[in-house]
Amino acid sequence: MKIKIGFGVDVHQLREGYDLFIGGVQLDADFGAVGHSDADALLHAICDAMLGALNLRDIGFHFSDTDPKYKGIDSKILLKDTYALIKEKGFQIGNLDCTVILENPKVNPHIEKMQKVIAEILETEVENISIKATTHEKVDSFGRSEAIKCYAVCLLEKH
Ligand SMILES: Nc1ccn([C@@H]2O[C@H](COP(=O)(O)O)[C@@H](O)[C@H]2O)c(=O)n1
Ligand SMILES: C[C@@]1(CO)OP(=O)(O)OP(=O)(O)OC[C@H]1O
Repeated sequence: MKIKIGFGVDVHQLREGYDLFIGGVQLDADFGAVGHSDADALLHAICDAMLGALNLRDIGFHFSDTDPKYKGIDSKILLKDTYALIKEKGFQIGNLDCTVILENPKVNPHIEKMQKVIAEILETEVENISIKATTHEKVDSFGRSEAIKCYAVCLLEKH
């Protein structure tokens, strides 16, 4: 078996008047994430981790943030398309480990739903999708809820 590891990180500004999508799930908040797509920082970090594992550049290389085709796009579609590139190379998901940095709202109540959504798209078991959350202890822009940051590490396997 061949294994490959990848790492991804993504940041989006938070602002009133936008929706907040994390891991393919919409959270209730009086602010949301700003982006060319639906600005789902967790799904973007996961895409980058998967692409990085196979040295396939990054999400912006495949889905340009200046292309009108991707304006407001549901990032679940980008995750599905990224997974197709990985499958094309003969790989499947070993496991993912992710961390969401967000001052509020709480992510924990939504993690099971996020795991289900992501596992279904990536054709893997929910046990292979780890999602954790932490605040930024009120420190800097993340601590002032001005931005969200997500990290993802991904192991890919080829049997
Ligand atoms: N947006 C968030 C942030 C944190 N959590 C959960 O709360 C725990 C405590 O947060 P700390 O920043 O003090 O580590 C954390 O371990 C998470 O379980 C959350 O659900 N949503
Ligand atoms: C997702 C894309 C494309 O719509 O745009 P954004 O939503 O701005 O997200 P980002 O992570 O900044 O860049 C990646 C782009 O491919």
